[in-house]
Amino acid sequence: MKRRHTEVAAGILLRADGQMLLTSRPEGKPYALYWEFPGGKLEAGESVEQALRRELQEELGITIAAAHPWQVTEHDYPHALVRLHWCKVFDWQGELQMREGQRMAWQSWPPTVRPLLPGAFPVLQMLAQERGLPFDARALGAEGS
Ligand SMILES: Nc1nc2c([nH]c(=O)n2[C@H]2C[C@H](O)[C@@H](COP(=O)(O)OP(=O)(O)OP(=O)(O)O)O2)c(=O)[nH]1
Repeated sequence: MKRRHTEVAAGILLRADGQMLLTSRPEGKPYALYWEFPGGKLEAGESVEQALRRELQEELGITIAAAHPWQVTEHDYPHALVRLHWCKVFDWQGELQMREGQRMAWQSWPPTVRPLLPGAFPVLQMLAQERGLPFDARALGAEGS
């Protein structure tokens, strides 16, 4: 039987200086403590933007302005086949609060936090490409590269 996709909204929060926000996954979830872009699964009837707005409010305590849809990628994990809807976010209101006990890090290129969630590698590559920067998956800790 064909596996169904789990739809996920993920936010690339970008500061004016170009740094991007990465957060660590809370304990108790698959890939706990891995670093990722903040976001989460769409709930029934939600659009990507609505899900992202809800997740970033729940997880980070911020209210985002526009979410700019940017890329869609997929990753096949043992626990789920996920489709990641990546949105860039340039504006938000409120102070960042790690409401689920995550860690946060503003990162320039290349990101230095480890380990990085495998499903984030394709979009990291796209971000590097967009900036005209070299992308070395092995240096970022990608397995099998
Ligand atoms: N947020 C986020 N999820 C990612 C990234 N890369 C990646 O493969 N994923 C995957 C991991 C998970 O299988 C899925 C996100 O689901 P999740 O479990 O974090 O979502 P959620 O917050 O809605 O969790 P829950 O309601 O089930 O507790 O997407 C990423 O960079 N950010």
